[in-house]
This record gives sequence, C-alpha cells and structure tokens, in this order.
Amino acid sequence: MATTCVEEVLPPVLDSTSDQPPLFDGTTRLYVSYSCPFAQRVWITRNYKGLQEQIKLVPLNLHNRPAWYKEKVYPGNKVPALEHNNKVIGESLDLIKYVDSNFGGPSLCPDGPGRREFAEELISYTDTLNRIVFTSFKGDPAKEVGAPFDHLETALHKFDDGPFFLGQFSLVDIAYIPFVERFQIFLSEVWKYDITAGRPKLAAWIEELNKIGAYKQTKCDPKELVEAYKKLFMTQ
Ligand SMILES: N[C@@H](CCC(=O)N[C@@H](CS)C(=O)NCC(=O)O)C(=O)O
Repeated sequence: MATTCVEEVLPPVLDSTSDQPPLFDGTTRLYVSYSCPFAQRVWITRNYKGLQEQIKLVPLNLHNRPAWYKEKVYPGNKVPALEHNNKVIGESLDLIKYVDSNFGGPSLCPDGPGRREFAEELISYTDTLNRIVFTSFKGDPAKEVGAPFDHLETALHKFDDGPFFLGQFSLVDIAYIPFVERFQIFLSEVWKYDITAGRPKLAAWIEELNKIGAYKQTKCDPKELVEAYKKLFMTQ
C-alpha cells in the first residue's frame, strides 16, 4: 500500500490579525482548521496522495477568523476550501473526489464490480451516522448509537481483500475516520461507551487506519476535543 508521506512541519494558524496569502497566484491552497473533521478529510486525501508540495495548507483560527476569508476567498466562510485553477471550491465530500481526480498520487477511487456503487452508498451514509451520533449527545448515546455503528460493522464485512470498507484504503475510509475518531474518544470518555465492543471489524479498521501516516498526522487532540464537545453538546 502506498503511504507516500513525509512528516510535515505544520504552518502556523492564521487569525483576524494575519495578512491574507496572495489569491490566485498559481499556488494551490487548502484552507483548513486543524480541529475540523470536514477539513481533515481533504487533508488526509492530500497527504495520502503525497501532495504536500503541490497543495499548501492554510490553517485558520475559526474562533477569530480573518475577515478576508469570507470577503475575498470563500463566501461560504467554512473550511475546508480549496483554491485551485483560479477558483475556490468547498464541501469536503466533493473536495476529496476533486483532489483524487485532479492531482497525482495513488488513486483513492474504488475499481471493480459493485465497489463504486457501494462507495457512493457508504459516503451518503456518513451524514446519517453523524446526525444520529451528534443528536445522541443530547440524549442517551448508549441507546441511540448502536444501530449506526452496527451498520458500519456490517459494511466492513462486504469486501474481504483488506480491512477497509472497499477492501483497500479509499475515499470511503477518509469520509468516515475523522468523525469516528471523535465519536470514539467522546463516547468513551464521557459515556463509557466503547464503539468497538462486539464490533471486531470496526476495531480492526481503526487499528489499520492508525498505521497510515497520512492520517496519523491529522489526528485531533483528544483533550481539546472532549472540552470542545462538552461545551458544544453538554451545556444549555
Ligand atoms: N458541509 C461542509 C461542512 C464544513 C463545516 O461545517 N466546517 C466547519 C468547521 S468543522 C466550519 O467551517 N464552521 C464555521 C462556520 O460555520 O462558521 C463540508 O462538508 O465541508
């Protein structure tokens, strides 16, 4: 498996006091926040394809956002956004496909009968998983999150030529892992709920992903995550 990945010194975070990097000067820029799971999807894709030189990371402080981001770069004012070929485009699920098909490096799109359809099906289920789990944080997660994690466990049984959703590592794994990473931490820390208990395929999937450098470099800080989610979901 290709894990063309160099350990990268991450650029400093820009805030409202920071100058705007030049726009449309021919540099491809990926605007992210280091703690955003949506941005993490595109960041992993870029790393895995070995595009650290071709796609420059521009990390933003979302709590003290530079005004120029909304005004000049991306009116949607969210991350991720990609500046490429004199355009700025957003939406993480579109961007992982865009980066995969418009840049070099190993393909992350599945080939072979049944895989493309299954990939689309799974990619659209990410929103369902996220909705159920985020909503459960306001209720009783132990009762509510079982079904979506069982859905992932079942999906991981479909292709047996590797530990990933389509057998080999693909955009499907990338679409899920930033969220599953956070859910695992928060559900375990706050609710003592182990998402891998009784789900051996899910456990093996997480273990294999943790061996991939392109992903490891993007992981969130568990302590910060717990604090942020407690504020977001557990205060009135
Ligand atoms: N649907 C978007 C969601 C992106 C998103 O919500 N990003 C958050 C950070 S994790 C953001 O930029 N929030 C800033 C805001 O909403 O003002 C995607 O998939 O890219």
